[in-house]
Amino acid sequence: MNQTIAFLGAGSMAEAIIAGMTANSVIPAQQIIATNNSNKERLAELSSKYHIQTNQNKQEAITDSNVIILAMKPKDIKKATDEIKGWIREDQIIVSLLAGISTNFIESQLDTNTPVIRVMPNTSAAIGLSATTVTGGKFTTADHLALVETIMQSIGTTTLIEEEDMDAFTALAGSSPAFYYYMIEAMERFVADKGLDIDIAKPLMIQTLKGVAGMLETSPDSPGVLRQKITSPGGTTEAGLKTLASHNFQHAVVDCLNQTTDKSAELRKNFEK
Ligand SMILES: NC(=O)C1=CN([C@@H]2O[C@H](COP(=O)(O)OP(=O)(O)OC[C@H]3O[C@@H](n4cnc5c(N)ncnc54)[C@H](O)[C@@H]3O)[C@@H](O)[C@H]2O)C=CC1
Ligand SMILES: O=C(O)[C@@H]1CCC=N1
Repeated sequence: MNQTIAFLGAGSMAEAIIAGMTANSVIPAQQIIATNNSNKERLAELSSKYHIQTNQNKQEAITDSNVIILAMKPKDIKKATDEIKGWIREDQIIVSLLAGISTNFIESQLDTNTPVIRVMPNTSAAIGLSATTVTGGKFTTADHLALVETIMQSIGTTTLIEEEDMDAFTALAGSSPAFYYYMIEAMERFVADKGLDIDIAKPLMIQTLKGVAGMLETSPDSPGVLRQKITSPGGTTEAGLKTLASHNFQHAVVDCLNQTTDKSAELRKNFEK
């Protein structure tokens, strides 16, 4: 692909995307430029790990790129747009990874009608398995969206959504890897408590998860039916599920996703000023 992509912010999500992008040949590493506020060591680390370009001069990094990926925290968006607006051109595309922050706000902070596309990847981008949602702002054409989807497909799947649904999909696909990891952490606690060998247990947990993902993907059965097929009356699974129900497990999960969604909206309220 003949695009040069600048990352403004070189933290965990930028690295996950860079790792995914450079692992396949869709975007040559030399067409990726990372820049941040001042952490030279971090840029050197990314350059040595992924053979990408880095530039501490943000203006140069932006001027030399067609696609500018905003990869700072939501709280830093105003400062970032104030800093870069003089350098942004209308032939470029701004891609924002920021939770909560709307395309409308970013557009309003720029002096140009540059297209702004909001995406929500997850850290599985690092292994090419992100489930990235994508939504365009008011200056975005179908061609802009297609280009950004192609770029993001280098790190996994992309799904076009309405921007009003972005907060909920941030919960369901951006933050949710953390929720799955949290459950696995609890299983690791059980492994330790039982004195089981983690080297035996971990591959079993991973294979089980892969099997669950595969069944969800290929089986015509709903998750509820798949669960019932495991649950013999009076058996082991039933005993486990009863315990989860007694702890209001499903309520906890729905509440967790609601709180995550609400936080995304709150970030917008707090930092779009
Ligand atoms: N970590 C995750 O799983 C996901 C994160 N995101 C979004 O990605 C964004 C970045 O998140 P993380 O990488 O986790 O944060 P992070 O804190 O690891 O990285 C942010 C980086 O941006 C830099 N930065 C701040 N202002 C800047 C500016 N004006 N110019 C250049 N660099 C600047 C900071 O120095 C820092 O290195 C956030 O907005 C978050 O909502 C989206 C999807 C998933
Ligand atoms: O926790 C956060 O705010 C970011 C957004 C989605 C995943 N991590």
